[in-house]
Amino acid sequence: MEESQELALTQLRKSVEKLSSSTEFVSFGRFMSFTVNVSLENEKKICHLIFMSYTKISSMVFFFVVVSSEKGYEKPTLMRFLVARSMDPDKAAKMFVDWQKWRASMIPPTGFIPESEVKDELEFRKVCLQGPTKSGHPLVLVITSKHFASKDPANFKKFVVYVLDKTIASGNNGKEIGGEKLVAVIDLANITYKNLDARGLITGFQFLQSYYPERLAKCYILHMPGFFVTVWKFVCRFLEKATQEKIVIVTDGEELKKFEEEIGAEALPEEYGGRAKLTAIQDVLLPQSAPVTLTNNNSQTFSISRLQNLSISHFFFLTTATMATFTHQTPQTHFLSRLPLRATPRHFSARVKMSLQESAPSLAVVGVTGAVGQEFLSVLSDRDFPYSSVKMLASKRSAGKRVAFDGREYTVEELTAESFDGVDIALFSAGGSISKEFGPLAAEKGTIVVDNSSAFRMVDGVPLVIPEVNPEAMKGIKVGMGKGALIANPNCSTIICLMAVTPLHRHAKVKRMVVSTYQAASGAGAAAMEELVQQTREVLEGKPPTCNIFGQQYAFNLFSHNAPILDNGYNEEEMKLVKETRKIWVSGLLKVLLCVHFTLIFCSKFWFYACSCRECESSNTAREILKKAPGVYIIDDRASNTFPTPLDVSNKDDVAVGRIRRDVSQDGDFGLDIFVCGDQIRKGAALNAVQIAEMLL
Ligand SMILES: NC(=O)C1=CN([C@@H]2O[C@H](COP(=O)(O)OP(=O)(O)OC[C@H]3O[C@@H](n4cnc5c(N)ncnc54)[C@H](OP(=O)(O)O)[C@@H]3O)[C@@H](O)[C@H]2O)C=CC1
Ligand SMILES: N[C@@H](CC(=O)OP(=O)(O)O)C(=O)O
Repeated sequence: MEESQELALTQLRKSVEKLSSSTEFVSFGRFMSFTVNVSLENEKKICHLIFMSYTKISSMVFFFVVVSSEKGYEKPTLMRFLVARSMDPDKAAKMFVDWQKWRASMIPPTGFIPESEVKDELEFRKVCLQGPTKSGHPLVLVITSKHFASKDPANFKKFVVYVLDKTIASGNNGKEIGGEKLVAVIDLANITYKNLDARGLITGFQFLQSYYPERLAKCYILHMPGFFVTVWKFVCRFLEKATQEKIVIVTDGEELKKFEEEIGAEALPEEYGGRAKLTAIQDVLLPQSAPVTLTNNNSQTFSISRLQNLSISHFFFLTTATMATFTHQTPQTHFLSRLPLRATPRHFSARVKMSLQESAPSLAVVGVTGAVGQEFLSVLSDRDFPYSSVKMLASKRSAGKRVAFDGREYTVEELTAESFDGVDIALFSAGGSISKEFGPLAAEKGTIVVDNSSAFRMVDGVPLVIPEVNPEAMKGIKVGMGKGALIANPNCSTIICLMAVTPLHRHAKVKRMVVSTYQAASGAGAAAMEELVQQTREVLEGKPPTCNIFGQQYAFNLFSHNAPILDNGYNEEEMKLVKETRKIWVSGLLKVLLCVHFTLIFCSKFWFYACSCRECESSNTAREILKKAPGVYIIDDRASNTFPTPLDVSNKDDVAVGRIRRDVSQDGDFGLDIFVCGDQIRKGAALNAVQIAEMLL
């Protein structure tokens, strides 16, 4: 046995060496924003709202060389990968290399996720770390009644990693040997629908399965209420057999007794019948052990502690990556890659995805080569959207092009009537005429279409949905219901405006909105952004700018939106927000006044709103309401003049709100103004559509 283990280890090491050099392409980020003015009514008081938002788009390209190595890892670590892959050295090597890449993309160079990065999650004191169980494993206890689904899935993932790393490190007094396991207890006592977070649970288990192989010794689930059974069945679809076998749902007295015995009174908190003090994970201090010195592939030396050694591959990765960034002469370029704009590098392909599953829905992305289409891929990937297959569709012009998604390459296919055969969910972003032609056709074939264009927004019977605002509008539409459907994504201005104004509207009914949006070039698609880069360069070089998209200069300029002007003098873009808001709020009475402009930034809008109560009361009330609003966060520091900017929201899921103040243009206490920024292509388009798709599962 020992001999066959050694053989498997040797083969694993060889396979890791073989897999160890690979090239990775990593790309881009972007932002946007806008402005609005609203009037509210609250218990006969007329409230007035004016509000502004602003956004923009940028992009960067990074070229990485990822170097993997099994050096620095001892037998217990490698054995875990072998066991998790049934002692198959090649599969274990692949898992090991994927794990290294994942850690490199996830963990900062310090080797651990600092508490400062997960303080929002820690604040609820929902995870406790207890002393060793009878079997000698650390015990991590999750009190789900203190948990609420995170607004920021990326941050939640960090929290999961923080918890798992710290729990494992605690098993051996801060030193990681490699073979440590943990025992988990998930307590579902007193949960309500507000605490339900199937995605969070799936993330936790998927991380354990993919990145912490053979770390879970056992998982006990306590106090499962009846209404959770359906959620649990759904979660189980994501669990491997080996994981499921380690989970015990404690349902009766006998199982409870066994649970208490297995954990032992020394580890079990008093609240659970033991003698231990319940200790929040952040209150557990771990000793740092003596540093070890390691040399990377570039002969550079690092001193790190054993705890940091948990992510030693990250040191190799970062150093090599930095050098590659400087030395690579002809990186692949995105159209905005040369802009000196701040952006968050994304490590798309350096992650191992768990979203590709046989039992998941089949997807199609229509308009995949466009600005929104590319963002669809990014959002699907970021949110680990489950899928069994994905078709990349665009026009004939793009057929045969290659696009990367989830670490794989796909060939773009021409969109045809046959494209939707066997497709469960299609995300459309190829313009209204394409949606009108292919949307109903796809729905007839049983596909649920989430459409980003304006084609069906005002069609009776087609739900127009912002998941945080009116999820009920798509009630009953689910994958597997046996027929297709059309669901419309609102205009990007409508989405970002209503994300901030709806919570206020629920508090004090909005009677009138005055909206000014300053929209960005990205609203006109990828080609417009590219031309803006070109115009900017040309203007700075004193040359006449190329004006193919709008027929006029928009670099260093501002002009009224190019949408057609209607008989009432408003343009179509303005009227979209008016009509769509009425449909979403189911409010025929709302008056909206709009002024929409294109501005020189890549993607931008401003909003401004005012409401009725007395100044401090109204602005403080609005601030409190907005603080709690899903998908919204506040940047509003008058003392330092700090308010939302496009850069703040670039690549972010949430909408930022600031400049919360009374509207002095109103007689009496009738107004409150706000300023809002959001990422137009993300929440204003792709993210909203993917959130809708998530509700179909
Ligand atoms: N940009 C934004 O902020 C927002 C856009 N939207 C909506 O999303 C849609 C796309 O916008 P955006 O991504 O910005 O536009 P882009 O111009 O960047 O992309 C257009 C996409 O549509 C595809 N396409 C064009 N013609 C056809 C065709 N005949 N058959 C199949 N595919 C075709 C293009 O493919 P190819 O590369 O082959 O030409 C490309 O993938 C629009 O309907 C827009 O209203 C919605 C909200 C916000
Ligand atoms: N609102 C985008 C244009 C757009 O895509 O609108 P719609 O999704 O309603 O077609 C802009 O900034 O110009």
